[in-house]
Amino acid sequence: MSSYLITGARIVGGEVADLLLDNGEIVAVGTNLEAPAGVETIDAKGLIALPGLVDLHTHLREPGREDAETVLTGSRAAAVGGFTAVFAMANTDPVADTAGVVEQVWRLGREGGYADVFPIGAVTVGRQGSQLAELGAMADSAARVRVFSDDGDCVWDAALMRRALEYVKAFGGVIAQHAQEPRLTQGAQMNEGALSGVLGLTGWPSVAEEAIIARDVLLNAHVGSKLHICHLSTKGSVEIVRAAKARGLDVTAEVTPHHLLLTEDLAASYNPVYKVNPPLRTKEDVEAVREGLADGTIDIVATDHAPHPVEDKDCEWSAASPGMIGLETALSVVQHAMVDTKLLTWADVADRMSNRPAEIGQVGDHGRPLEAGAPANVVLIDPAVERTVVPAESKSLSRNTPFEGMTLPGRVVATFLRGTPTVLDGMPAR
Ligand SMILES: NC(=O)N[C@@H](CC(=O)O)C(=O)O
Ligand SMILES: [Zn+2]
Ligand SMILES: [Zn+2]
Repeated sequence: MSSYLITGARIVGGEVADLLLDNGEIVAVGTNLEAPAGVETIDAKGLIALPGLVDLHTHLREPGREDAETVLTGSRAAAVGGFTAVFAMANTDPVADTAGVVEQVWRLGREGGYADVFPIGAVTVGRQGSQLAELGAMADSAARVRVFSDDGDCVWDAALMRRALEYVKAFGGVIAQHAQEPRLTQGAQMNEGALSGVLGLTGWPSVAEEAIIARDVLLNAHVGSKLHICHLSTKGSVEIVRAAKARGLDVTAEVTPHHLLLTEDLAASYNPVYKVNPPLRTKEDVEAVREGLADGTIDIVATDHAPHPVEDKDCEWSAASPGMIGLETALSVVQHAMVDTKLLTWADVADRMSNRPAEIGQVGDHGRPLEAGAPANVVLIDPAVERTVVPAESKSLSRNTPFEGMTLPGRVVATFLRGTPTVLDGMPAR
């Protein structure tokens, strides 16, 4: 294993210091550190060092849709985006609802070596919403699953949701809900409002998200378990979670980069690259989720990286699959929407994109402060450069980025996973 001396980085955006990485750990942080023999030096003047990013919500598509993404390609894209850990959603084919499937995904991540891949287990068998999956067996497996979700679909049955929340208490697991009331969103295509009427696309009303979040907050209060809200997107949802936290309830929430930046007007192009669940909302909603992320109501940013091959996107809006890729642009979007607007500091970004997601996902080797003794999961970013998003440059197998052509700030220069570079000079290191 190689050793690295990173010199002159601004640690989490603050003081300038050197970092010595050896044997998979950060062995020293300080000024004017000497490079022992055989250590490679990386000049990080002007760069910011953050703890390796952690994505609690990624779709890697393997097994089943290896034409859209694989564990290897998705985790490579994650590394390029500055991530050292990703949580892989369960809506694969077969569904990740048994110990066997989650162990397979976990092992593929280890073999790839680009990021630690932590599988999320399905809540219900086949994500069909009728019978609890083997949550305990997945928790006890080599993959040590702690996060469970039927993402892609809502656990809409209140009795089943209650049972799931109760069941995971035994091992401190968390249920991550895709909050979408199915009856209120039948055939839904975009945010419900004046614009959906004009465009003639069936509306996906805010209340369909908020009604489930409110219900689940109450269920969780009753049961005393852990609830996490996936891709929260409306002003009303922020208010419900804020009230829940004020009551001291164990509820956490995430927002995606696209919901922090993009609005429903993009649907007027009828370009399905802007079709996503939950849909892009209004300017007022974007302001509310930014504020919620800034004041801690929303705990984390999670990408909901949802790769789709051209044939599933290059079609009429209503026939297209919902979802957008986001691993490689997440940090730039957050810099643009939250840091450059002074809503978050870089230390806050480390909290929302590394420390807190690692805590919610219960993976202790990630999201640690950059201190001696911590695992050497580190990302170096250059906040001063700008780049234009070019889909063909993506390391994902899919190209469905909604940020095509946009000029965004910041670039990931290097990523280290347990001291081994996964990215150098902005490119995969292997
Ligand atoms: N977000 C999406 O629009 N799509 C996701 C599923 C999901 O996150 O709900 C997908 O798997 O493609
Ligand atoms: Zn979802
Ligand atoms: Zn998702």
